[in-house]
Amino acid sequence: MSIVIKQVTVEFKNHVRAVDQVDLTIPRGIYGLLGENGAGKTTLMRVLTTVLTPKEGEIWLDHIRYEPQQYETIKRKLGYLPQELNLYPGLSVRECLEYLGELSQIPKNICKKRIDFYLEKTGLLPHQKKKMRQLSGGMKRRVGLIQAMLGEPEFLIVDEPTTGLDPEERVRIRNLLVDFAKGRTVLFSTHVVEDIAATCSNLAVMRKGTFLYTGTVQDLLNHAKGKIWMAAVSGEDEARGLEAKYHITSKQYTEEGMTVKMISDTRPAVPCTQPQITLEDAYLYLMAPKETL
Ligand SMILES: Nc1ncnc2c1ncn2[C@@H]1O[C@H](COP(=O)(O)OP(=O)(O)OP(=O)(O)O)[C@@H](O)[C@H]1O
Repeated sequence: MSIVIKQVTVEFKNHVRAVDQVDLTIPRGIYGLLGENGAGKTTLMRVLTTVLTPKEGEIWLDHIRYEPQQYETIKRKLGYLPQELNLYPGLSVRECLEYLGELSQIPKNICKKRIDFYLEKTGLLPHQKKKMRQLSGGMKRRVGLIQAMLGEPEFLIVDEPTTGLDPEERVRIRNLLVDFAKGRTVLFSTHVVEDIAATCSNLAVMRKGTFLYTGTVQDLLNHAKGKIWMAAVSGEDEARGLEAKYHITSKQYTEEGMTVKMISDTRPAVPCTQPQITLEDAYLYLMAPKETL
């Protein structure tokens, strides 16, 4: 149960190449898609959900090749949470989900059970009677996620599902995605490195329409081994001195002065230690211009 992407290019009418000759295999489980604004994540997801047709390249979903005559079959296997979704403002949360279930031809009794289950799992049960237009951004996002899961598809593609969620809800949604991914394939895009660290064992990092990295979280962490440094400095002046020479990723005031985290291929010329590497460190190391290291 995998998605295979070969040499896919997407070019818009204005000649922007949002995705440029990418290859990727997305295996079963939960797969993270990470990247800065405009990297091409949404465009790639729109191609995978048949909303966009690539200019070049081939894609297979469970060995079904993407071509117009297969789009209906492919869509039946997919659930999709787009980046922007405005669902029936005049309907209540429950009415909206029931209606979407009906459109997807999910039998009524099964649909009702699933709605109860996912409303509970997403913390929306107390809000089920609210009109969609009365929901906060984070609540709308969660209803959007339920609509994507309602058909219990084999493949789930979720574009920034945790945007606008408070920390508790973020954790709840991440756990729900991990549970949902058992025996399925979930592609999960985000800007938040922590989301990937908490859910995925595989990820792809996108920049300017191509992949800077594809592989395991562990290998990405290994790439940054020996490149992350911590130094205690007396204050802002000393920190600025380091900033002029090194790529600083965080500064924190302490009782004694400041602690500075740096990325550098070589040991900085100040007393420093090597902290436990986080996925954020590894991501920043990957994204850092090599001449600054
Ligand atoms: N319909 C369109 N027409 C022209 N250019 C587009 C269109 N949609 C996206 N782009 C461009 O394609 C590139 C990739 O955009 P995309 O939305 O896929 O990035 P993203 O990684 O999802 O970004 P973000 O994290 O900000 O959502 C950007 O340069 C964007 O401006």
